[in-house]
Amino acid sequence: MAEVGPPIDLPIINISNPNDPVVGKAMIDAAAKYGFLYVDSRGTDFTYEDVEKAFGLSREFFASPFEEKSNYRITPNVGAKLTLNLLPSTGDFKEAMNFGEFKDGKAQQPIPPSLASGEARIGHFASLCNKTCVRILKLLALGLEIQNDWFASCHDPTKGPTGSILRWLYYPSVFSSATASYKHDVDVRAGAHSDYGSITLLFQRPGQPGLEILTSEGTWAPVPVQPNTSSTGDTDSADFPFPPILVNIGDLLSYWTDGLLKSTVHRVVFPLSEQRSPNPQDRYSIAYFCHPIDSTELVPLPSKIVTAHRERSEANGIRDERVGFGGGAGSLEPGKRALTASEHLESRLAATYGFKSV
Ligand SMILES: O=C(O)CCC(=O)C(=O)O
Ligand SMILES: [Fe+2]
Repeated sequence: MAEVGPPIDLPIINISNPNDPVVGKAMIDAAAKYGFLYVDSRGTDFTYEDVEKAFGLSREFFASPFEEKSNYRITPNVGAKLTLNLLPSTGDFKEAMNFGEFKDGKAQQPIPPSLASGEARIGHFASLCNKTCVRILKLLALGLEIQNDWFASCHDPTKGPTGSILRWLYYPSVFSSATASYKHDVDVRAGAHSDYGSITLLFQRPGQPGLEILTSEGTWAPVPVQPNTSSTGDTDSADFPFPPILVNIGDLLSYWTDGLLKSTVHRVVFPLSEQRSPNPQDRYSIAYFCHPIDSTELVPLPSKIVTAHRERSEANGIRDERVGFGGGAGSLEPGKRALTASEHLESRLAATYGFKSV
């Protein structure tokens, strides 16, 4: 079993200028090295209130009666467009509520009555998430030296359906009766996995740690909710309206860049600090899984940086099986049709189905 090492020190990137090539390069460096980075919460369109209210709604929802929530349980054959995952049946010690796309502030799926009054707010939050992802995708394109709307234009939900999902997550604390039967030192709250889409945004709460990423050395590294900001200059975490947004690269973007950008395996645990704490807290997080429009063809990227990476990996005989299927978009044989985004997602779901739903 992989060991847990020291916390990871990820860069905090300010995305307020989506046209700054220096920021684009910094983003590519972090995405290629760790597959994870923080986005400075001061350079986004989210206000303190947007994030507070979103967590408020989530907390209220998970506190609602089990019978009410269970009407929105995930059913096996709805693929990516899932709704609710409930304790204790999932194997992991968590509950999750998924929202598919919103249209004009309206969810395209049944919404529990307790959330009806919050529907427009949740839709607004999802649209801010998409906007933020588009900004990040522009910076990644800049860093890869391709046209800056290369990714952005195929992640525009007004042009067609996408697989994007907003997910609320709730992980009861080690003190909760819901987790009483689990061995807190060995069991996990969410098993090791990588995300399927292009990029994921993760919002976390102060004092509610638990995320770990698998490093290239094969050890688990805890990801602090409030990173050590001293390395970024004269600021400290009190200057952030809310903790930085954690961003990670998903399988699809890794496939599209022939593995240059890493889709890093991660999990959620009961951290030791929490197990020893006299006052362990429940963990709430909000994830936004950004996917391209379903029909997007994953054709090779016209990026010299990706081509050079591919040639280097081939010369070294490196093939990372985790990054996707068939090696990556650049291995498309002449005359063959490229995979579409929805085919890529289906193949990922099929490969892991029955093992884990992320
Ligand atoms: O809650 C978290 O920290 C991570 C959740 C996650 O990785 C996922 O839902 O894919
Ligand atoms: Fe994940």
